[in-house]
Amino acid sequence: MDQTPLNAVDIQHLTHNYGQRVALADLSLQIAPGEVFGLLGPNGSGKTTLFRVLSTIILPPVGAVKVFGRDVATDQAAVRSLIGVVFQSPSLDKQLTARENLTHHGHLYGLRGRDLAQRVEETLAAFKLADRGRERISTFSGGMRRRVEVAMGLLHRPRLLLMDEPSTGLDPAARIDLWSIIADLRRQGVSVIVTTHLMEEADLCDRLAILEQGKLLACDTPAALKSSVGGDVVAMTSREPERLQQTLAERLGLRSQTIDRTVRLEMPDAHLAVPKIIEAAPGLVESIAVGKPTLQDVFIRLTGRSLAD
Ligand SMILES: Nc1ncnc2c1ncn2[C@@H]1O[C@H](COP(=O)(O)OP(=O)(O)OP(=O)(O)O)[C@@H](O)[C@H]1O
Repeated sequence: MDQTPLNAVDIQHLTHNYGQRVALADLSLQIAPGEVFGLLGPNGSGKTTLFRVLSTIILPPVGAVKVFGRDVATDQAAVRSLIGVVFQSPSLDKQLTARENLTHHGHLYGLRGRDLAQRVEETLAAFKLADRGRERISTFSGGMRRRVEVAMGLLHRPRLLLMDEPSTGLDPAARIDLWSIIADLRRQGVSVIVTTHLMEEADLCDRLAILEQGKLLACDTPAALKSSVGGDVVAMTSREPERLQQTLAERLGLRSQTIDRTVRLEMPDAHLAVPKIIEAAPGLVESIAVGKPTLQDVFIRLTGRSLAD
């Protein structure tokens, strides 16, 4: 008998078009149980479409997509019970209490009676909301509302949680709380797929996929992605970035690019080159910084733009 553990997600050659527009192009990737998987991509790269396919809202016309071995095209009810979704736009009813929102959500998943009531109380307690359960959502802070959203996504005990930009609108403290919830889920073996534009969040994922225009540009651990850039990254600010780029190319043979008004280049042992750069471009460099590659550098190398765009 095959003892290979099932992938949480197994996507093979998934393509999805909206009319003439390609949203996902021959995408293949696998996600393990208990893995926290980040999706990075500029606007329109296909992240939401992928969530829609995984949550069976749209069917994949081309390719095969399985969630814990269940096919999203043919086994929709099973797939829906296996996943929880936290969408970007708030889905809570503000006029209802936290407890009522959770209870309604439980009904949608066929939960009833004492079992549901018990789960709601456990979930409220797990999310440190027990003492606020009777209050209307309209009286909650943004961070607390987010916690209720995540609690709702987990009420039916899914094995895969999809979260679309869950930190949007959260202050740093609420963001830390959210990521400690994600770390708990990982320990419980729940897989999490999260989209984010924040580098510090991407760094917390076990693996990341970088998408652009529906294509998978890279998929690896944050450390491996960063080491793929190699060497150091030199970032310079200048009032005349184009002239600086031209001067570096002509005088030192260095190829650079300007992203977000910062001139940047990759090279080994960059600290040795700093004095040469400043001498070669007198008055053109306002500030210069040398650092090890970050995920931002990986993203820029692969897409030619910054993730924050
Ligand atoms: N309902 C739709 N009809 C037509 N085109 C669509 C539709 N939904 C998405 N698209 C297009 O498909 C592509 C992928 O969009 P998608 O929403 O999946 O990207 P995204 O990565 O989630 O973007 P964002 O970061 O802005 O949320 C884009 O070109 C988008 O314009």
